[in-house]
Amino acid sequence: AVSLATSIAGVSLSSCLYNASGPLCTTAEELDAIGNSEAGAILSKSATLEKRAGNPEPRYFETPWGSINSMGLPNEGFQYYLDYASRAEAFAKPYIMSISGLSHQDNVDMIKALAGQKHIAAIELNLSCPNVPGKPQTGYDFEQSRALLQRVFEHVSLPLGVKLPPYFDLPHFDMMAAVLNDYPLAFVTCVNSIGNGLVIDPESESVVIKPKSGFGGIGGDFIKPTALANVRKFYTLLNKDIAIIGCGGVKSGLDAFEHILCGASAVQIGTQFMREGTTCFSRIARELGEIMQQKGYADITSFQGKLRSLD
Ligand SMILES: O=C1NC(=O)NC(C(=O)O)N1
Repeated sequence: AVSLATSIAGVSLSSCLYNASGPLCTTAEELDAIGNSEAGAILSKSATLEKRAGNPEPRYFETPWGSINSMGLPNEGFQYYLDYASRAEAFAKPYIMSISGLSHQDNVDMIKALAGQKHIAAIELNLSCPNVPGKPQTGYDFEQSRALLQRVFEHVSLPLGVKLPPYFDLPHFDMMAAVLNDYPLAFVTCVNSIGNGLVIDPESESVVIKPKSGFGGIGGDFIKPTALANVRKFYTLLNKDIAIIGCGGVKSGLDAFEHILCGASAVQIGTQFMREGTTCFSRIARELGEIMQQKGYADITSFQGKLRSLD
């Protein structure tokens, strides 16, 4: 038998597959459904300090190859996801809270409030929401990222990782890695959506989502090569005690296998989860297990990060 178990900063996941923050994880009912599924953890929608309605609809659109979204961080507010933590205990799997404060102070205030919360396994600090009009992505500003992490690590007591945007220019990987390596991060999640893509409907000659003149974050098949590159590059650049969580273009066991081969310790599923629902976790876990069986890998560490180069 093969094992998909993994652990991130001492947080044990029965399966290395779980949901990406965003799709179908905003309400307690949605979080319960993830708890009742084969997902190895429950990750909440990014919380802001106060409840937010988010951007006007339509703000999500599926295409044959993936998705475009400009949700604008709609969420029930920080306290709701903190209160949910005790309910998550029933599922015997880690509950991870995503936070995306609208200011550094909001992030610090939320992190202070999380101090000592025993039902919360870890925090995923979102540095990469591309859809709050007027708000640049912190992850693309290396000085702001350093300034925020400096303040965060003065107060955080739980394992904390960051959700990164995709990078494309190699020096940017080095610059962000130089920031991240200065802090005792538990993990980095690579990647958030590719920001500000545009999907149009040639029949109606219109954009397909309302906010931001139709611009939104791109997810799904198209972003897998970018996601794999980010996983691989940060796997090679970051301190070995910072785990890499892969996210982007995962809709099969083979996609998950590729992320782990690039160095991921665990893999998140977003667009495909939105499409398929919670069966995606058991299906992808089964497919990954079959691939590992065929290749003779007993567990994740047998092939994690072992991508071959051609030289
Ligand atoms: O971090 C985020 N990434 C996205 O692609 N969309 C959401 C959002 O807009 O709320 N946030």
